[in-house]
Amino acid sequence: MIRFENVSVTYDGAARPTVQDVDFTVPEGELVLLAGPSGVGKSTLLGTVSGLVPHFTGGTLRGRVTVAGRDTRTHKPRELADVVGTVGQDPLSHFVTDTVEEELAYGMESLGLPPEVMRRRVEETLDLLGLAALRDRPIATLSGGQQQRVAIGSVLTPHPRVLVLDEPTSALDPAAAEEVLAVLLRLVHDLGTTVLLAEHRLERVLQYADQVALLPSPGAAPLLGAPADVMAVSPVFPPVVSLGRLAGWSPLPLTVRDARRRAGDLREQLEGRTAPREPAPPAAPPSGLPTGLPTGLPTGLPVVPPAIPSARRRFRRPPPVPSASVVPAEARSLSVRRARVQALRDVDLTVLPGETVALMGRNGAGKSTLLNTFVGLVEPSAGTVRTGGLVPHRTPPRDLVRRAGLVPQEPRDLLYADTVAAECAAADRDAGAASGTCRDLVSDLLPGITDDTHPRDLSEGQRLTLALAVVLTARPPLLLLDEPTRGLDYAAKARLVAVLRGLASAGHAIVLATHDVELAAELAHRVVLLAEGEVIADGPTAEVVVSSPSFAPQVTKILAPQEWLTVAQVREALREEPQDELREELREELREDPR
Ligand SMILES: Nc1ncnc2c1ncn2[C@@H]1O[C@H](COP(=O)(O)OP(=O)(O)OP(=O)(O)O)[C@@H](O)[C@H]1O
Ligand SMILES: Nc1ncnc2c1ncn2[C@@H]1O[C@H](COP(=O)(O)OP(=O)(O)OP(=O)(O)O)[C@@H](O)[C@H]1O
Repeated sequence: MIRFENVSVTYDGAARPTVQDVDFTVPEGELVLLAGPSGVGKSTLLGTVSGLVPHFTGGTLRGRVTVAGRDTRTHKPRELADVVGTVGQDPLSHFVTDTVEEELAYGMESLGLPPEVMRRRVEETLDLLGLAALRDRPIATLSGGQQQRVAIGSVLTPHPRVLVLDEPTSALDPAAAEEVLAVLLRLVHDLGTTVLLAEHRLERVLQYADQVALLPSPGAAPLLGAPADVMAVSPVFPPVVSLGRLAGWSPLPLTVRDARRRAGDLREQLEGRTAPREPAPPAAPPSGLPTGLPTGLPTGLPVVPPAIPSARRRFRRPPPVPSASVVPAEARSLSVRRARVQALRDVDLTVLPGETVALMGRNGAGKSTLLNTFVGLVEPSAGTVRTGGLVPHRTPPRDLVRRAGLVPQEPRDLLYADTVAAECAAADRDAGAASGTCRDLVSDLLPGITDDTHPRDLSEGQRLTLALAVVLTARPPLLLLDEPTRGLDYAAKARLVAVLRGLASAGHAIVLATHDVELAAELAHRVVLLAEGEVIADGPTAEVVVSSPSFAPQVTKILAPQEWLTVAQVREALREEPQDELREELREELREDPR
């Protein structure tokens, strides 16, 4: 149904092709997963199917891409619209109307479908994607995940024969992601729809793919095959595969269920061993303590240097290490109304220096709203909020940036220069950091981003990396990250985790709003769960996620009832002798030599 014939794409001004030697077919009625590291060319390849590359992006396409027999170079994107439905990485750029219902109907209107068919399909899609309650809402007022669902819904309603989806679950909560994938699977199985889908969170999609097309590195030819075969050699793989590789399981398991069946021996080996923990987070402050006054806490602020060596050494003046006496973030009985929506209700939250908190919860639960209140972008309708002891919405931005930095859900909002180099130079200047600090951070997090690229032309993961580096350069006492792993491959995520752990060890407070359960498991000391604007759980990560089928990471599900969160913990524990065995050996030795 989709045929790539010796395809290569070279963007204008680029020294070499971004993708080349692409030659494979996606058969009708199959779901093919396009995988590969950040910036390797996945979106570029998807763009050649919808015709956006090169019609809108510029550059040169060699070879031939055909969809249902139509050559995408000689057919404009609108001439392909009746066969191909496309959802890009940025839903906002995709919308053409104002409200949810209009957007769902738009594609069908352009194809001239009869009104009664349109009505029926809009209602069906509202139900399928859980959008009924939002049908009259202006799209601009929706949360990130709600917008992503509308974008997906709007390409489903015309019933295209081919769907091309770029990270379609990146902003979705775990349950919503499963729902969307179930809908896609139904279309593939029942209607013979062909789906080509790029995704970084392989743990979410691998089990649904008929085949995986792997782009292993920039410019390298893709490898197409059965998911387990490709995963055996892939540089990107989900935790279930990582655990399978560690345990030497063959064939590699792709699902939690497969892995659980194989995990008996591993569970036995792990029996009696305990998960090595990160340094304990700071203790809670005494209640009733006024914000901004010395607390005497946290008692055990670790003094480990942060894991951004090259960047850190080159600061001209000492970085603004937060004073342990100021609470970086505090909300008391905080409520926020946004138009007619009660986005937060009676939220109490204190984040201490050195603490990493993951805000989790369904799409629309209020996570971004809470982050935004800490930088004064949204004002409370009741209750109080303090950032480093200041009232954020009454503090001039130049003072607030010394207390807190936010990487927004849409990283583009933070970038305004026209090259990566200029953006980094401005970040160094604004933060008073040594020249090169931001650029080193960019390279440390995600190698391969070139200085002269326009931020607009960066891949999703590259753009997020740049925004993260800009904020991390300022090293604010409070770091607020809204969905900080969209577009990032596993290696880039691991490097981000190392940088953030380093900052937390140096006393920075970090709050991340995320749907990435694997990230929360790796990084967070504490998880705060929001539902409909209220805090419904707040506790140590292991306690909150282990008991939740939605928020438990893969390793937890595989090894339950033992309480492991990450492959790294398991690897570490397997290296250690279990306490019982050690004791037994000691006893043996004592028996042999009683002196
Ligand atoms: N319009 C453009 N002009 C110039 N270069 C571009 C353009 N679009 C993408 N690129 C470059 O092409 C490379 C591949 O980008 P692409 O978005 O296809 O990667 P990706 O695999 O989808 O990345 P991610 O996983 O981060 O979404 C990147 O280095 C990017 O900077
Ligand atoms: N400008 C606005 N006007 C009206 N309602 C809004 C506005 N912005 C957000 N909302 C609503 O407030 C609620 C909370 O939104 P928020 O963006 O904080 O959710 P979230 O938990 O970050 O969601 P997601 O996981 O999808 O990013 C949602 O119901 C959303 O539709």
